[in-house]
Amino acid sequence: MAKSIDVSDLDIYYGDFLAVQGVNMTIKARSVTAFIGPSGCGKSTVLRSLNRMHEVIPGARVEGKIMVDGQSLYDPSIDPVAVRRQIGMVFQRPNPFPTMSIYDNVLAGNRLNSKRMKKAEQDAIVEKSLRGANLWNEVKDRLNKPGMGLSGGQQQRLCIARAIAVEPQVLLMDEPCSALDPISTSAIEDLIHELKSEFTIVIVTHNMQQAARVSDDTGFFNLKAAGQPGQLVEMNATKKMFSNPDNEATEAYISGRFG
Ligand SMILES: Nc1ncnc2c1ncn2[C@@H]1O[C@H](COP(=O)(O)OP(=O)(O)OP(=O)(O)O)[C@@H](O)[C@H]1O
Repeated sequence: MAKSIDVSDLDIYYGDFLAVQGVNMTIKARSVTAFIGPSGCGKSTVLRSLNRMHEVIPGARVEGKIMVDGQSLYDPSIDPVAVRRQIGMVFQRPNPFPTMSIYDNVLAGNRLNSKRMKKAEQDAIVEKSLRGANLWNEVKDRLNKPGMGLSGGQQQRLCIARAIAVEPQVLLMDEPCSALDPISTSAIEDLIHELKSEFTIVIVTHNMQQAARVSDDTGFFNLKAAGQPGQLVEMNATKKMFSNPDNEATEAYISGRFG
């Protein structure tokens, strides 16, 4: 079930370094939220804090609150591994498991998670996930071939299939198209559009046209000043952000005057 995320007064540190300060935002369920902003302003850092990936870096920590459908993500009773299962992540470079077949790549997360599954159940998950990732027709006759034998765009869709196979509540995407050609990018953008009927999606992108095309809401991050932490400058409906933003810095960034 797709979930909403409420972030309040979020500060994110790498050791003593305060990378991002004072983020407040709401990410709506069953919608696409894009994070944009110049390099180094903390988009990926905020994204990783949303499924507790940030804390795998030694010394990294967060302060503030992240609530996922009313449940505190950083509550001491919450198991971070369980969080990463429910809030999936797709990375910049497609990263299928190199020695595994297409079939086994899709099931990798399910196998880590759970009990033994019957073959028919596994087949059903593989087909549903590959269909969900718009890859089924291209690979259905070679499911036992290595995932690495696919094109870059197909590999990224395979990674999306792997992420959705465990039926996460939220899908985080960190520049998922930056290593892809325009045709594969367009396939992933179509897919994002379809997936939002089931999942809450957050995407970091450097491509403003992409943010405008795929997202319902956009958050613009920027550094407070050189050497200062990143902050969320403005978050609004994407249409408004790209036509009539509230903040001057958003306007300047979107119109290409900096960044
Ligand atoms: N593992 C890390 N250890 C220490 N500092 C880090 C680490 N990762 C990121 N940072 C710092 O945190 C700040 C925010 O980085 P982050 O990667 O989140 O920015 P970004 O907006 O996603 O940038 P880009 O668009 O270039 O990917 C930067 O100052 C960066 O140097």
